[in-house]
Amino acid sequence: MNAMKKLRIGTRGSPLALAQAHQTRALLARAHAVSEDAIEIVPIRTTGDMIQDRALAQAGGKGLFTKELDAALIDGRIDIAVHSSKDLPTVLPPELDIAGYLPREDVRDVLISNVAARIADLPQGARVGTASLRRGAMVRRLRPDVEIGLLRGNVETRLRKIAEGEFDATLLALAGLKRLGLAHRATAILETDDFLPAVGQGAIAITARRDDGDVHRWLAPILDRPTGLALTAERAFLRVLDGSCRTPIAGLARVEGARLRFAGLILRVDGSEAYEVAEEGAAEQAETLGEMAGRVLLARAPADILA
Ligand SMILES: NCc1[nH]cc(CCC(=O)O)c1CC(=O)O
Repeated sequence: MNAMKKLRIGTRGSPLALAQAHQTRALLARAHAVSEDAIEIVPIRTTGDMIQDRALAQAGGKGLFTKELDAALIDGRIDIAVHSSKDLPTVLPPELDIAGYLPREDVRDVLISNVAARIADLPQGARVGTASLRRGAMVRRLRPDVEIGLLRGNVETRLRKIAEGEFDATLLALAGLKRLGLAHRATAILETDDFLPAVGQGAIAITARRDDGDVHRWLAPILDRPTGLALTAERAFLRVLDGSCRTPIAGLARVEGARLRFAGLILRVDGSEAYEVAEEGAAEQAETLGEMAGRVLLARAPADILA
């Protein structure tokens, strides 16, 4: 980066996306001892932001939150884009790459409810709202009697709808609540052994033009290698499964020192069946471990779950 040029950060305009972009800007400003004014935040509306009435799976799924940001990067209107890794498709346009990830936030989901302190305490036949097939299937796996309904909108909207009693409960990522200063709104934190998060949950990914060496060098000091290895495994897992966006899939890699442990799960939408995999190995083999896990589930699960 030369000192004259202002770095432009592209982001979605939701409060959570903006919080993530501001966090990225603050980390960059600190790492390079420059003023935050030297870095511009450019909000960009994505297709996913405009669709509020349907489950995203029905709206066409992958890339809905990223297409417009990708185009802005390729056109040179922005220099980097900040994403929730969870919303990033497994394949990017060839001009772009994931430069890296910020240190991962808490990966866990939380229960939000005014009527029960735990999933097990929900009343018989309770109505749980979510737009996530994974969360719906996981809840049904634990509580086959509950009904799943569609609850969309940004984090604040979903919290409000629970407060207003539209549903008895919902599930959200603790990471998002923390970034919005709303962690106190969590009713219960769900441990990953019981409730495996989505691939990428809690991780912020930064994309850039593949050939933009200056930007990649500028980002390097704020990027986190263990998070990068974990996400390499998780995204390899997802790529191998190549599930339709109608397949509930969960996956989590943990990197401790030189080791990586991966757990993956696919479910039937109604939670009636679940297929699990666990892999462990050298963190350097992240990609291979994720792919192996994906292939195990391809062999283990009935084909119609992934179709
Ligand atoms: N699909 C929306 C979305 N994308 C990322 C997060 C949470 C933040 C994260 O996982 O890093 C959320 C909200 C939620 O699932 O509660």
